[in-house]
Amino acid sequence: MLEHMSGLTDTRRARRLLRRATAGIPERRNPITHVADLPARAPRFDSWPAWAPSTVVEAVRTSGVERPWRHQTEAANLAWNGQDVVIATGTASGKSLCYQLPVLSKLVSDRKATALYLAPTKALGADQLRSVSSLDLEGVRPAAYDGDTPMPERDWVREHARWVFSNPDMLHRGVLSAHPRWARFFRRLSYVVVDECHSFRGVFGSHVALLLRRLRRVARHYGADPVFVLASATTARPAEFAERLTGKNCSAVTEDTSPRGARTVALWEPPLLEELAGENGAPVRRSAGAEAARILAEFVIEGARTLAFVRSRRGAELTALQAKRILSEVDPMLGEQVAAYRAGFLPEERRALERALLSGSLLGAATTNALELGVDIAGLDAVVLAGYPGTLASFWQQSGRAGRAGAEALVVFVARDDPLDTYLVHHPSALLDRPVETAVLDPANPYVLAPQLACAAAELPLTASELPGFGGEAARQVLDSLVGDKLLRRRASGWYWTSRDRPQHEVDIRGSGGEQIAVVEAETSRMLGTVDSGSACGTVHPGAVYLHQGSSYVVDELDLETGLALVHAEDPEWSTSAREVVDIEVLDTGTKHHHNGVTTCLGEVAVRSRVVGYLRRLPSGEVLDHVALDLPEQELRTRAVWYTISDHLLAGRPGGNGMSASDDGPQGNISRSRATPGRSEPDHQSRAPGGAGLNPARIPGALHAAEHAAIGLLPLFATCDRWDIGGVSTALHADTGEATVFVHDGHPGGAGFADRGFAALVPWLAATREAIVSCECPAGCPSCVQSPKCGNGNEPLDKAGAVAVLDIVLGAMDHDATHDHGVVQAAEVPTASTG
Ligand SMILES: Nc1ncnc2c1ncn2[C@@H]1O[C@H](COP(=O)(O)OP(=O)(O)OP(=O)(O)O)[C@@H](O)[C@H]1O
Repeated sequence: MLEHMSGLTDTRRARRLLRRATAGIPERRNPITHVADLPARAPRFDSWPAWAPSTVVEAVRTSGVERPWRHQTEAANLAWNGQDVVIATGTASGKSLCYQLPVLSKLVSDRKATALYLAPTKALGADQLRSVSSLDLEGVRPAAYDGDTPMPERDWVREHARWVFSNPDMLHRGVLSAHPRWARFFRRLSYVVVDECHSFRGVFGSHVALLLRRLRRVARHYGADPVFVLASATTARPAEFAERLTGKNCSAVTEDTSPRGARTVALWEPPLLEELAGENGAPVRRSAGAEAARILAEFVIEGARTLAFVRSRRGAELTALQAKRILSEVDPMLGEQVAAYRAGFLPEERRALERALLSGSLLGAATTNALELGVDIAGLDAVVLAGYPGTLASFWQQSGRAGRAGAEALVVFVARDDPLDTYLVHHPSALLDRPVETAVLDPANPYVLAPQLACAAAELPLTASELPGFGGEAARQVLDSLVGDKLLRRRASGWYWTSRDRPQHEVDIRGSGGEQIAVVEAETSRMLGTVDSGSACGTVHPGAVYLHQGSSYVVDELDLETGLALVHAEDPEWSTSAREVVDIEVLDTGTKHHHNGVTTCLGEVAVRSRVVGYLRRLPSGEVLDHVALDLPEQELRTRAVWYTISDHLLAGRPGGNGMSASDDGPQGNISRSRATPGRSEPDHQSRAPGGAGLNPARIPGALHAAEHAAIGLLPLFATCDRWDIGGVSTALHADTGEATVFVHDGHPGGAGFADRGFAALVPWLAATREAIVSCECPAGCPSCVQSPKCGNGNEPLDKAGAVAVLDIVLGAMDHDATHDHGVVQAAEVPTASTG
């Protein structure tokens, strides 16, 4: 099969694949919105550093690396010379060698030195351990210390291992909490490696940042000051991020000198289906998973080795299954050439699959995004991404699996039914020309700081001189409240933990800080997993379909009192999505900007929500029914960004923006624009602030639609997932006294997303408007203003009204910028009433 393609020139190969995928589709329904060619890059080599012992160099050479690339020696030299360093280069650019070289050299030349490796997932840690163990260097004694390490082995690791492969969870619960037992290890701790550090973001990232500060102070206690080596996908400002994560000044190595094959990237928007109706009769697009299955099958027929990334485990399995079905109809043997590749596979199974894909004995696989970190596959002929993976870092990480040196490869990005995906396929430069985003984390979040400081004090009493490392004044305030709660005691020498119990066991660094609900299979009493109590009503309510490692369960009972959700194994053909009613209260308006009838704010809010039912939806998007539920109210205190609009602006006559929403129906003046490369950002700059011309009946739908689309687009500016944030809109809010649209963080205390949105308000809202205008549907669909998690069943929604609202806000802000109105801080204006 592979020979099919080998005789062709490189460019023809990718183009031919693309033609194959679109064969038979009439031109007016052509799903391809953009094609870009990314050039190849030749490698630049260096010689082995003189400081590296010959045994280490020989072992690495025997493993297949003849000479290092330049960025590898640059990073290794910095680390060897004691400089903390972050390597932020592309997929498969040999980041492992950057840290292996200095760490192994140290362990070989100083027989007492130790090192720690941390990865976000156990699977990745296991892969790296295997790679180091296979070098078989005498005396290095690498070993895993994670949740899977058997008890008897744990003693051995503590006493003898010199390079410990672990993860933040284990460092938190199993190592720092019992540091005296690790005294030998800490005393000579020379290096800490933090792999795939860009994935430490949001609340989890904030926890890890404080955990690394705890690690450093415990190491200091034993007289060690380890050098940090961080590996990251390409991100913007990696040094700044690494410093926020570690609290240390890090040098960044960003120039990638590894070779790369040329790549063609095609953006693909599935067509609207005429025969199906979704929520409230909205049109439905063919699902990205189904489209990916078809593309995968076509590529396999062409003999191209292809990996399809799909958002969910179930989706990955469905995509593989669908591709198999299509292929079996062509030739039963071809069906065997495709497999699903998912979390839960044993490492050996994954290795076998990876080898089969690389050798071409297997041609296609569908996998979840979750596996993107542990995949050791590069040089494929094609990659299909079904849905935007959430960050540009992930987008490039996944597309980077395609392309060997000297051979062109194809990447196809298939948009899901979602405003962000819609925006991206119509604005290729937002995907292809933008610098990769910096991960967002906020170590000053009091909801993270409080449990972390309690853990730190339990490990070693905290002294005043250590506070700057934990955020200074913010830390002092949190410590005062911990003292007030009698969890800590203040003495002249510092803050002391008062209890005999270890706080580490109560602190979940992956959750949002609250209680956890255990998901248990009733028949076997097997615990499948946990969910945050804050999100339990939305994810494990009675009747919810719950997915665990590729298997499907249905929830029978949710008991919030005892923290239990009971489930049974069942694989229905529908998925479920909760419906809730939400109310929001302004607690504190931190920052407030006035712009001529529009006010933009950032501050603290209380979000009260109650799940009232759920929708059952088929994979096609078709809605089966709505089932009512009666569950208690939940409260979330968090950060939000919001804007308010005065009545006269909403109802007044439109300004000269050419996008007015007429009163004669929601269709208004929406037109769809097919983006062309290099198309500039929307020209809201030219708009004068006029009125939206909305009659009062349309205002709730207009605000609601603008809110949904804004939530969909925030991930482009705040490195979050749409599910990490929420929103509320209302034509008259009790606290602001005006029509208001809120977008809030989904975690207690916030994770920095609302703050990011506020900082990027104009480009964010401009992109939101563009996403709505780009969608060809007449009156709103999931690609623009419908939301998969809307508490109100996506009612009311007014697509044209949303554009009018956004024009008003952007126009006012822009007008304000050119007319220099001042910024009013909260202290100068009365804060909103909380009554
Ligand atoms: N100097 C080199 N010359 C040739 N091959 C190399 C060199 N350095 C590393 N490699 C190979 O490149 C592949 C990718 O290396 P590695 O897994 O370290 O990359 P990475 O940057 O960590 O990738 P990812 O983006 O997946 O995290 C491995 O198979 C490795 O053996």
